[in-house]
Amino acid sequence: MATILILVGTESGNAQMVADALQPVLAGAGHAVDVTDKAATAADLQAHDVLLAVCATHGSGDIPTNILPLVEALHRDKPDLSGHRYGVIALGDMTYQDTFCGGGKKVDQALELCGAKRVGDRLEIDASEQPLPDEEALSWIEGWKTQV
Ligand SMILES: Cc1cc2nc3c(=O)[nH]c(=O)nc-3n(C[C@H](O)[C@H](O)[C@H](O)COP(=O)(O)O)c2cc1C
Repeated sequence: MATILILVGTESGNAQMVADALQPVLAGAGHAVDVTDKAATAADLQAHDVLLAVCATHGSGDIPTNILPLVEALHRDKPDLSGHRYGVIALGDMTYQDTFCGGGKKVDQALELCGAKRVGDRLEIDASEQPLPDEEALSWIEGWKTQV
């Protein structure tokens, strides 16, 4: 059993909806799961074994403002997360082309910078093709949850 912190980066609620759908699935697999859309601190991250970032993209490939302080702190302070595993679900829209899923990609890079090890491939959900991001995430989590 792992202690999992789901980090939500959202402006308009889709990423929160995905996180809320995944929480009971991971809990049902025996993990202790917290979900936060607040600016988590390095101490919050250290208190969990596994991190799952569920992050939208806004502006032009930008990180949602609610999770920006965490990502800035990871770059600035580089807390040692080498004992941590993580996954990333990036929400975006292919009509933005060059900046597709930029927010989730940036969170992925920041966690890797701190030494955390990603489990599985990043899931990138395209809102122009997939109006129900929670359904795609629920399918992806079936494989991910067996690896953490
Ligand atoms: C103003 C605005 C800018 C956006 N910019 C991007 C972008 O640069 N790249 C991208 O892949 N998606 C972009 N998106 C799409 C969102 O990431 C996508 O709709 C996502 O599902 C929103 O999630 P949220 O409701 O959790 O904020 C943008 C959406 C809006 C409304």
